[in-house]
Amino acid sequence: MSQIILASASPRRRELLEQIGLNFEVCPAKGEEIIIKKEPKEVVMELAAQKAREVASMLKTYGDEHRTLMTPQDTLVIGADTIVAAGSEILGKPKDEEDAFRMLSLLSGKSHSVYTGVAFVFIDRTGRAGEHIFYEKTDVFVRQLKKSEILRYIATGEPSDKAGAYGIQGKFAIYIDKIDGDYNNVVGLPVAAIYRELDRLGIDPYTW
Ligand SMILES: Cc1cn([C@H]2C[C@H](O)[C@@H](COP(=O)(O)OP(=O)(O)OP(=O)(O)O)O2)c(=O)[nH]c1=O
Repeated sequence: MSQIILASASPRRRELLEQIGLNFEVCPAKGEEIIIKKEPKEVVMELAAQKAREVASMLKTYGDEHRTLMTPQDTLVIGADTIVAAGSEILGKPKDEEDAFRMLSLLSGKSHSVYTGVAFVFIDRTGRAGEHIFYEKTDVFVRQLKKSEILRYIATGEPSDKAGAYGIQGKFAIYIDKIDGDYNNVVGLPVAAIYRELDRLGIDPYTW
């Protein structure tokens, strides 16, 4: 017996894991995200690891009321974090509409990079843990946006819970000229890289 736990509250991440047909439980991490690193790839890998480790640490302390998260099983916890890197700026989720306007103005008429870090934390039935952390980068080319277009997009409410204040899968799609890299990575979970890395580790997530 083994189990996969997605350490995320993001509906997009859940949908992407469902899309590829994995059996998994969802248990979001609640802790504060503490950024200490500077490089985008270091930031997303660190934050993904914090989320996966937080959920993994709960496995040992959970009581009977959370039976689904009890071991003894081999457990794989998956954490992820997405940010947008535009020039020297790192953009997370906007604080408010003003912040969303600032971010979208910054992205207008140029390309930026979306980084998603992914952390696997493995715990075997004897309680031993192991980690594997990596990231994926996708370049996104945004058309020149008029002020009225940015304001109209903000009024849709889509920016609020998304890194860089936009969702490629939503109404912002009309402003994206092209991307270079994995689309799913921009949405929040690079499922091809996840499968590739598990394969490299000798793990088949469908039979594991
Ligand atoms: C750039 C971009 C980001 N996003 C989303 C993906 C992430 O959910 C979010 C970035 O925030 P994250 O902090 O990576 O994730 P989250 O808080 O939504 O979920 P959790 O920490 O529980 O896993 O932005 C899109 O949905 N579309 C996009 O085009």
